[in-house]
Amino acid sequence: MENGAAQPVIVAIDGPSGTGKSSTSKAVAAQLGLSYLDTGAQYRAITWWMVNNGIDIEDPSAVAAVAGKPEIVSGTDPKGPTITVDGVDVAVPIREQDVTSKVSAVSAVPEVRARITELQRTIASSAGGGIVVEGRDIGTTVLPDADLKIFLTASPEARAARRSGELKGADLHTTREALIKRDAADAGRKTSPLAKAGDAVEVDTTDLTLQQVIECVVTLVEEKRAAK
Ligand SMILES: Nc1ncnc2c1ncn2[C@@H]1O[C@H](COP(=O)(O)OP(=O)(O)O)[C@@H](O)[C@H]1O
Ligand SMILES: Nc1ccn([C@@H]2O[C@H](COP(=O)(O)OP(=O)(O)O)[C@@H](O)[C@H]2O)c(=O)n1
Repeated sequence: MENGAAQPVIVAIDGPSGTGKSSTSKAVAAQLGLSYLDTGAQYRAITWWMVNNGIDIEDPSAVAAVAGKPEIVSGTDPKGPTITVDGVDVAVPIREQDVTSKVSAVSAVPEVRARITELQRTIASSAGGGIVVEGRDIGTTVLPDADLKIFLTASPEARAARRSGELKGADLHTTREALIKRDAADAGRKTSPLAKAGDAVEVDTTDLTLQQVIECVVTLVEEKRAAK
């Protein structure tokens, strides 16, 4: 690294639900002074808009026809990320069960993915100091030239336990089944499915604390920055 200045770096973090993508990405970005983009929140936001506007999400052509309508804006400060749809703060309603159960169907529609992918690339290219972008297809499709790609994994049991902890006492078995179903839909769709990029570093977080995962990723980013 020349002159000791931190180099802008683009980091892609992908993986299934509950592997720690959001918590890790936010903490790494905050620690290293990078921007942060939660692409799952964008797919949840467009799903929320579809539900609110009475679109039949089981009909891909109905979803495709209106995919360009909602204006989705993501705030990329890792210490306070925001998400709005047509100016409405949707940070809370996009986490509700109804949206969670419908998001895989909406995000499988190619017109939705094209729209959101373009938005993600614009955000990443305008993040001057670098950015951590987390999702399912960031390393494979959205940012194939990212400086560093991480693929987080964890056992379904560990992921379900983490999620039901968040959902305050939600039944572990039901949470596990819902999570496995969503992963299968995300990994099985035709357009940019959930997948590990060939050049991604895989980190199994099953037996690691969140702090250990954060430290591991920070070290990998610093190595990449130093080599730039
Ligand atoms: N390594 C870990 N060990 C224990 N809990 C974790 C770990 N990583 C994340 N968590 C917790 O699991 C939950 C899901 O993490 P999150 O970052 O939202 O995952 P993802 O974005 O991959 O769905 C959060 O409550 C988070 O604090
Ligand atoms: N890059 C991405 C990110 C999310 N998604 C979709 O958005 C959904 C919600 O993503 P999320 O990251 O909020 O999911 P959680 O694992 O945090 O619950 C996923 O289940 C996918 O259907 C996607 O298709 N591509």
